[in-house]
Amino acid sequence: MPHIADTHIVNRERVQPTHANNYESAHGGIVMKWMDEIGAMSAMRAAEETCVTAQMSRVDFERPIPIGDTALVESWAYATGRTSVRVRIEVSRENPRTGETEETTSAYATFVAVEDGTPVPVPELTVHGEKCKELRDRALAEEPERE
Ligand SMILES: CCCCCCCCCCCCCCCC(=O)SCCNC(=O)CCNC(=O)[C@H](O)C(C)(C)COP(=O)(O)OP(=O)(O)OC[C@H]1O[C@@H](n2cnc3c(N)ncnc32)[C@H](O)[C@@H]1OP(=O)(O)O
Repeated sequence: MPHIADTHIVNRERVQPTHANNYESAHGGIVMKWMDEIGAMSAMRAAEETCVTAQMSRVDFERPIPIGDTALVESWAYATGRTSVRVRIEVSRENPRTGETEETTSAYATFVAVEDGTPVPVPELTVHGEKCKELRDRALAEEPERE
C-alpha cells in the first residue's frame, strides 16, 4: 500500500518567452498543464495504475511567475476513494540565482485510475510518519467542499 509521502513529486520548469502571456509572465493555461501533468504522476504513484484527470477545482492564481524565474511545481495524493485519487498541487516562483520562493498558484484535482478507459479500484493510501501527516493536513486544511 503506497504512503502519501511516496506520491510527493517536485518538478521545475524554467519560464521561457514561449510560455508567456502578454504580460511577460507564464500563461495560466501553461501553468495548469504543468499542474495537471505533475498531479497525474502523483495520482499514478498512489493508484499504481494509469490515471486520467476527472476534475480540477479551486485553481487560485495568486501571483504571476515572470519569464526567467523557475516554476516549482509540487504535488501529492492525500486521499483516495474506490477508484479516484485526490491530489493537492502547489506552484511557487523560484529565483534561480538565490533559490528564494514565493507561492503563486494552487489547485485541488481528482484523478481516476483506468484500465482501457474503465475505472478500476485503487489501493488504500496510508499515512506513515511525520511527512505523510504534514502533507495530508496541509491538503485537507483548504480542501473545498465536495459534492
Ligand atoms: C501508459 C501510461 C504511461 C504513463 C506515463 C507516465 C507519465 C505521466 C504523465 C501524465 C501526463 C498526463 C497528464 C494529463 C492527464 C490527462 O490529460 S487525462 C485527459 C483528460 N481527462 C479525460 O479525458 C477523462 C475523461 N473522463 C472520463 O474518462 C470518465 O469521466 C472517468 C474520469 C474515467 C470517470 O468515468 P465514470 O464512468 O464517470 O466513472 P464512475 O464509475 O461514475 O466514477 C468513478 C470515480 O470517478 C469519480 N468521478 C467521476 N467524475 C468525477 C468528477 N467530475 N469529479 C470528481 N470525481 C469524479 C467518481 O466519484 C468515482 O470515484 P470513486 O467513488 O470510485 O472513488
